[in-house]
Amino acid sequence: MKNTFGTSVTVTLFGESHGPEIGAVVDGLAPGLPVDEEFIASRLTLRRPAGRISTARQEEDAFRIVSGVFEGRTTGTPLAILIPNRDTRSGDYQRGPARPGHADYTAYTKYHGFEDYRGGGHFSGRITAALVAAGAIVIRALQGKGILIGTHVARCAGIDDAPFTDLPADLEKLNSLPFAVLDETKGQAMRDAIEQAAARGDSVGGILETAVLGMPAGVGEPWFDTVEGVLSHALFSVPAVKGVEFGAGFAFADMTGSRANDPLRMKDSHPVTTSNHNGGINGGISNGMPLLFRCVVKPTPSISLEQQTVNPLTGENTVLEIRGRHDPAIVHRARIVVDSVAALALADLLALRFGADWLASPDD
Ligand SMILES: Cc1cc2nc3c(=O)[nH]c(=O)nc-3n(C[C@H](O)[C@H](O)[C@H](O)COP(=O)(O)O)c2cc1C
Ligand SMILES: C=C(O[C@@H]1CC(C(=O)O)=C[C@@H](OP(=O)(O)O)[C@H]1O)C(=O)O
Repeated sequence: MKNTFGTSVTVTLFGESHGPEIGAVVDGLAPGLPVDEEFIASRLTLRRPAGRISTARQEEDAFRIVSGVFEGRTTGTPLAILIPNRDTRSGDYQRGPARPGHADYTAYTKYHGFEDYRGGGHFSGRITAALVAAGAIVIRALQGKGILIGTHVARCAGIDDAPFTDLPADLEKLNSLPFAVLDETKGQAMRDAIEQAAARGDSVGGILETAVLGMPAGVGEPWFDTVEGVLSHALFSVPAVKGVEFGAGFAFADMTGSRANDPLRMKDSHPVTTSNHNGGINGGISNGMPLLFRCVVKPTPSISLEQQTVNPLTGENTVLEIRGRHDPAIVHRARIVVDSVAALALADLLALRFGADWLASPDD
């Protein structure tokens, strides 16, 4: 029953949606990494719900770092971040009827009724605030090594955003936007569709597309700890992520080899590829081109329409009408979480390849 990810750089999550605090412990970080609390706060702001397209729960996310940082830099010992929960309304929840699509029934079977069911408990999207705070420290460190990460809402409620065309400028733009789209007219249409779904008591899903620039070639292990494998492991820990694809992904099914292969050419004494259908990874190892991947995020399970379910306590069928505060879409909030878990996973792979201290070392 563990809640820890990683081999060299690890992250452990703890807390429940309506408990006093949530948090993360990051271990294995290089000593000497700058810890910029303003940057952490700005990343938490990008995750925080805002407006009618998100849950009405309002949290300040007044985080505290209680271990592993001294005079603004990591010490190399476990770094612990705490974030208080304040705006809890536990009366919205009752032990019993399982919300379809949420983890209520599976949590009950695993924890035998001892689970904290309020607000989704340990399975709540709320816990991702701790992942974002932890990820912010690593994202800053990766930036110091020239590695940039950014994600856009590539699709929401059937509306497509424009594709990446101008990297790295696209990433810089996305990382400052509260609703991360490349084409703002599409963004407005997505927000309208989310509001319309909410008005119907329903919810919508979408797709997130991420690019990682500056990833050195030669990172990853050939069989089990492939870049795809380690990244997917991290990405599937984000609640509501139900699929991950790299490069052309499932579109490979309809391509020919001559189209799917990425031709290699020399540029400034380095091999590069002139297309990137393989998403910057061959044989599980980074090839130095941008890492490209997409995650599908399902519609929020807690909807206010009437639903059929069971009450595991009584073994009876029942009908459920969920009252309370919920995100009518998750995809726009999850993008910052995806960046954060990707950064943690890549920091782990980089530490395995170059040693834990590499992230804090001056550029070669
Ligand atoms: C940022 C974020 C916010 C979320 N908000 C909600 C929410 O308001 N209501 C809800 O039912 N699920 C929400 N979820 C999704 C549930 O946590 C998730 O569906 C549930 O834990 C079951 O996990 P699964 O969908 O991966 O199977 C959210 C997820 C994330 C990442
Ligand atoms: C608080 C957040 O989202 C929560 C995620 C969530 C769930 O079931 O995942 C249920 C709701 O909790 P509550 O009923 O306490 O308002 C959301 O508000 C957040 O993401 O910050």
